[in-house]
Amino acid sequence: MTEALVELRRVTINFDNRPVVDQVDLRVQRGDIITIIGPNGAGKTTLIKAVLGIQPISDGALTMAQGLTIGYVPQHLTLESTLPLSVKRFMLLSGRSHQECREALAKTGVDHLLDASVHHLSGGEKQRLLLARALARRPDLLVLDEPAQGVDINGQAALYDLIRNLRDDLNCGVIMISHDLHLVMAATDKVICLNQHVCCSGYPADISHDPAFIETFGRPVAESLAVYHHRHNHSHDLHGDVVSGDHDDAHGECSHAHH
Ligand SMILES: Nc1ncnc2c1ncn2[C@@H]1O[C@H](COP(=O)(O)OP(=O)(O)OP(=O)(O)O)[C@@H](O)[C@H]1O
Repeated sequence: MTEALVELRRVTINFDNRPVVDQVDLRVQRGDIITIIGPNGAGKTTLIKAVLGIQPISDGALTMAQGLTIGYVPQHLTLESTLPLSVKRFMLLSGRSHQECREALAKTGVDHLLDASVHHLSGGEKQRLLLARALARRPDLLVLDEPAQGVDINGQAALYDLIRNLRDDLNCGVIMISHDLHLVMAATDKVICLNQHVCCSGYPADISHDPAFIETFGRPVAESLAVYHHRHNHSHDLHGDVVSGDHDDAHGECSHAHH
C-alpha cells in the first residue's frame, strides 16, 4: 500500500473529560482530496489541528511521514490594518525566495497583485494569496480550513478547481474542512462526515444516501445533494437500502427521483 502522509488510528481528543473527537480513523495519501464536513462543534477544526501537530491527542495514534512538509491555509487572513503590507512583502515573510514566492502566486493566479496592499484584496484574492503562501513551502500535504469562506459561488467553484489542479501539479495530499455541501459533493474525491466520531465516509455519490449522513444533515439536504450524482439506476429507502431497479436512460443518467 502507498505510504500515508498522515494517518490517525482511533484518535480521541478530550476537552474537560468530554470527547470532542472520538476514535477517529483517517488516512491521507498523495493524490487524495479529503473533505471533512459536519455540523458546528463537530470537532472538525480540532481534528485538523491534530493533523497539523498543534493539538495533543488524548488517545489513539497519529503518524506522519518522515520529513513531511505541510502547507496550511487558515480560514481568514487577520492582519493589523494599520500596518502597511504589500502582497510581495507578505509572501517574503514566509522565508521563501523571491522566485519561489512569484511562482506560487502565479500558480494561484494572483501574481499580478504583487505590489498591491493585502488590505485591499477581495475575499477571493485573499484566499488565493493564503493558498500561494502555503504552496511556497512546496508541501506534501495541504491543509485547508474552509478555503472558500467569503468567496462568491463562481469564485468557490474556481477555487476548488484550482485546489484540484494544485494537487495534480504538486502530487500532494489535500485535507480540508468545508461547510458548502453542494460544492463538496460536486467537487471532492472523498468525504468524511464528522460528528465527534466518523458518521460515514466515502465518495460523495455514496454518502448522500447513507442513513448516518441523512440523520446528521436531514433528508432535504441529502435529497438536494443527490442531484449532483444522477448516475444511479435505483432508489434507496430511509436505511440506505436499494428499493427499486429503474433503468438508466440513454445517457446513463437516472430516470427517477430520490425519496
Ligand atoms: N481548547 C478548547 N478547550 C475546550 N473546548 C474546546 C477547545 N477547542 C474546541 N473546543 C470545543 O470542542 C468542540 C469542537 O470544536 P471545533 O472547533 O473542533 O468544532 P468544528 O466542527 O470545527 O465547529 P465549526 O463548524 O463551528 O467551526 C466545541 O464544542 C468547542 O467548544
